[in-house]
Amino acid sequence: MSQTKTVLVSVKHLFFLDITKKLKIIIFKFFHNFLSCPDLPKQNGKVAIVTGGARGMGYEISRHLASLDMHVVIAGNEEHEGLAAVKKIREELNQGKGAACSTDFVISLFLVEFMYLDLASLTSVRHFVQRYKAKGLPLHVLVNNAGVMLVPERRTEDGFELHFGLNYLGHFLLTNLLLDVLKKSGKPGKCSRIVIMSSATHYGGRLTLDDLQGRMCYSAHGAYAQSKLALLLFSYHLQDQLWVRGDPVTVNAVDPGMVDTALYDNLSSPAQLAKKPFTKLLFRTPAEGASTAIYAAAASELEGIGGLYLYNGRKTESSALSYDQRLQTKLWKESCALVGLQ
Ligand SMILES: NC(=O)c1ccc[n+]([C@@H]2O[C@H](COP(=O)([O-])OP(=O)(O)OC[C@H]3O[C@@H](n4cnc5c(N)ncnc54)[C@H](O)[C@@H]3O)[C@@H](O)[C@H]2O)c1
Repeated sequence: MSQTKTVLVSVKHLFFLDITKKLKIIIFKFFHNFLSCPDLPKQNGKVAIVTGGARGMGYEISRHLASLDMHVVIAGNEEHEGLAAVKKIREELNQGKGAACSTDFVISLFLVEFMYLDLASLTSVRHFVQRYKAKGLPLHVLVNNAGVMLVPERRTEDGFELHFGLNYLGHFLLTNLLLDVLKKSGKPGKCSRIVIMSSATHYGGRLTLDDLQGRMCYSAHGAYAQSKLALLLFSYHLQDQLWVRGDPVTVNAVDPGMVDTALYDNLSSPAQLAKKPFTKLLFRTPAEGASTAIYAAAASELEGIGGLYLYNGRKTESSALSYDQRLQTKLWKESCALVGLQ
């Protein structure tokens, strides 16, 4: 009797495993159909900054761009992690090239570097830009990737709500201060590119202009969604301004999908437990999640194309609110005032 039971249990187990496998294939085939980048052209002589490039998707973006021979600056607030990421990427690149040729070795040593940047501090953003400009490097790609999610109510050094201050305002100032270098580095037919990491959570986002800092009613989820909506409003408005002036810079926003990274560390313990069994099935790996941002940064077919919201490597509609030009202008003006830009 017990033997029959055991056999039945293992058959059931096998059957279940099989279904899980099949399900995974179906889900990945139909919904996750942009899990790896197509072949991208080499980017010799180009320079990229990737914020939060030390781990998660930022690391994968940095690694991939460096493998295309781009000089990559990982900009982040965790120096130890940043330097470790630089070392890992350099080792991988040198191994890939076999370090057979001594000049290859020397070039790849300089392909990736770390620079300190705390996006939760406007002073740090200004210092970063000063140090970057002092290097005299051009800038062809800026990937605004860094972010935090679901952090309990907290303020940045300058007193802004953390999600709004770090995810959005820090990147708003960084981008504006780097615009002159981006414009100078691009030319018609070879535009510089700004890639902005948004999220599907923006669809539920509201922008309360009277209470951007969430002082009246705070919700960590609402604050994250607001910051990702603000990034979209910013990216569309910036692209319009650049086009009006004929500047050779494009701006595209990206939704990477659900990706298994440290971003979820602030989930409550029950939510972490509930997420665990579905992670492998429903979440992308950081490399898979990074693929649309890498595509936006380097694909030839996106040359000169901006103002898009990309998901799974394709143009998608973002929320109706994100296209509201009056709201975009109001947010832009308010943001300039908040960060002290003319
Ligand atoms: N993981 C997902 O499911 C998902 C979904 C949609 C959008 N995103 C967005 O993708 C981006 C990358 O997130 P991830 O999932 O790789 O998470 P992650 O936590 O692995 O990476 C976040 C990065 O931001 C950096 N960062 C945090 N605070 C910073 C600060 N003050 N100054 C500078 N850098 C700072 C971290 O050091 C880290 O490198 C984020 O903007 C996130 O909102 C993620």
